[in-house]
Amino acid sequence: MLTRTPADITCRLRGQRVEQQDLGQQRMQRVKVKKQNERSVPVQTGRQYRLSEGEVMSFSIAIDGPAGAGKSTVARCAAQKLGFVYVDTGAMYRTIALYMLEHKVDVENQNALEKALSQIEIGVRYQDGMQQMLLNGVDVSGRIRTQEVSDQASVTAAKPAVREKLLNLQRELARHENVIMDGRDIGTRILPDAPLKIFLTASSRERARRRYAELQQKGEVCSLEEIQREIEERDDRDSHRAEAPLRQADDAILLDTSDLSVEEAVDRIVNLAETAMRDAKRKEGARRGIHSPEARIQELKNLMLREDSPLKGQLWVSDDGKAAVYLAASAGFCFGVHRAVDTVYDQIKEGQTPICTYGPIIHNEMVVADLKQHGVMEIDDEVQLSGITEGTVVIRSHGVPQRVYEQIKGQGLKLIDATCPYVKKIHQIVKEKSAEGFQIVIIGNAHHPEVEGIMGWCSSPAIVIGTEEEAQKLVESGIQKPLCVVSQTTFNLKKFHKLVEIITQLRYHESAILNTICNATEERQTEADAIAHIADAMIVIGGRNSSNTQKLVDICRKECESTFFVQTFDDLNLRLVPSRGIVGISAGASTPNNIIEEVSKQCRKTILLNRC
Ligand SMILES: Nc1ncnc2c1ncn2[C@@H]1O[C@H](COP(=O)(O)OP(=O)(O)OP(=O)(O)O)[C@@H](O)[C@H]1O
Ligand SMILES: Nc1ccn([C@H]2C[C@H](O)[C@@H](COP(=O)(O)O)O2)c(=O)n1
Ligand code: SF4
Repeated sequence: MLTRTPADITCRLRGQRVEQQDLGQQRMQRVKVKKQNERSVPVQTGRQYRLSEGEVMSFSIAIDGPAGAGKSTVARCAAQKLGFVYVDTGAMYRTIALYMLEHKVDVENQNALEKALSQIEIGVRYQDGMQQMLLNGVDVSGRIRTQEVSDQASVTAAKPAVREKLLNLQRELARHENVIMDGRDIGTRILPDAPLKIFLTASSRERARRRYAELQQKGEVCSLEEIQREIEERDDRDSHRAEAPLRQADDAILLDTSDLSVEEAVDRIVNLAETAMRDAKRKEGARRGIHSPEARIQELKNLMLREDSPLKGQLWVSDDGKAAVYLAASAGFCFGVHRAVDTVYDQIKEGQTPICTYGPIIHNEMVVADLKQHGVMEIDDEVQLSGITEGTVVIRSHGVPQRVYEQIKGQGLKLIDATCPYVKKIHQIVKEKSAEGFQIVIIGNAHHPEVEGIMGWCSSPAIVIGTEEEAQKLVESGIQKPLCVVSQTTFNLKKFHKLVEIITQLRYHESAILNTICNATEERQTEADAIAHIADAMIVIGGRNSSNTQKLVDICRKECESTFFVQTFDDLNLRLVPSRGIVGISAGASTPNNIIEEVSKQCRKTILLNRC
């Protein structure tokens, strides 16, 4: 749980001394670090991560990566969303570099460097969430953003004395605040124990394009090639210096923003942070013994009140407060499935006959059986399709290979395309990228119809990987072509990140990594993950063949051992469901509402009302 205060904070560092002011409340809280190793007195700024009422702990997120990857932009927005303090450590190195430039200090001369450092007081001030840099009391936030300072900063930052000077200030900030700190060595050196580390990157071309656009906006004349060359030189200096080189920490998550919008990158980070905070909180809760059902139900209520919580469902609590049922808001038909099912029923209403669907319209036996009763036939493959001579063929939300469209049209049949737009977008991507010479890699299940459909839009054979071993094999194959990686829309988000991390050992700068997991899936998985985290039992409802439901089950099982996978209420043995604590309910994208409602109603009746 986060708390937000409007407090602005100022930290100054001179020699070994750090001060912290809470300007928002017009009072000073000082932390004096007289000697390097002396511990500071913690300050309460109200920004710590709240465990439960009265219990707080700070939480740090380390973001490292090369210049122009989007670290500061994305970290600032994510910090705002999470209510964290954003710490831009690059600005601190830039401030020192500015001093060296303005005072013409030869930084290669150790004596001159140390003398200059002793004359520098670095101040960090936060106003309205923006970090401002003070150099000997003067605000230099604007002056540190020139190309000259950028170049000097990467030289100055390589000096051990400079890094040593900033180390304390950076660690002090993280000790007292929930921070998102970005730089080059945050995950590897400054905050090696940060519970969430992200290595944010993008191709050097894309980073150069971003800088170019920035400079053009400022009216500065520049060449894209020149900027790219400078960026690559800085990358080289930052990653090859002896002192704290830029490197992805072993436990950092790689996030390539080349093909992401700022909003998408921010959302990913916020989601990762939510999950990591829950993990930290659970571990801490277990350590402190928050075990009673009442405490956990109260905890769930608190979580649901949070504006940015993924837990947007309904909660019913028994009169004695010891049992609760939570129904996920994201349970049931997604937009794509709704659209596909409605499309078929519309065709029935219009009196179209005969109607066929290419494959079952959704992976749910009850829905398919109902459509069959209305005379809708199912075609399983291209051979069966070739036997159809008249009527309408509805392409289901999973999509089909391009050649199936041609076959339907070639046979003179009416084609109704209910492919989900999210899937259609992947078809376009792989079509374009494979034509450009990229090797398409699909993260997903090779035998799932959606993946088979995507493969059928590539102009050269795609590689499908679904496990860490398969990702590793791909890396070992030493494939030379640039990769374009997409995912099945319903793939497990965490697993996707894991596989991307492995694949990108190959040549991440030349790859296009596109997380094409759809929003509906991401929301459903995030909510299921969050509720399973706190629940005593989880019930996941969905068709036996539904891969997105199966993934939900996997996600829930990781968090909650007592996870039950049921098709309908008849499959559920309520005697196995605990009568105290929290029971969570989620359902796959192809589960009709009436089935979810039945399970939810029966659970409430048995668990909440029949309690003795
Ligand atoms: N995901 C993104 N998509 C598009 N543009 C982005 C994205 N992220 C950042 N940008 C743009 O790229 C530019 C550089 O981003 P930013 O300054 O945040 O990078 P940085 O990693 O902090 O770089 P540096 O380390 O040099 O300070 C900004 O103009 C920003 O708006
Ligand atoms: N933790 C850090 C932060 C930055 N640097 C270096 C790398 C850059 O060359 C320079 C300026 O950083 P930017 O504002 O571009 O992020 O400072 C570093 O070495 N360690
Ligand atoms: S799960 Fe996502 S991609 Fe699949 S049909 Fe639903 S909205 Fe479309």
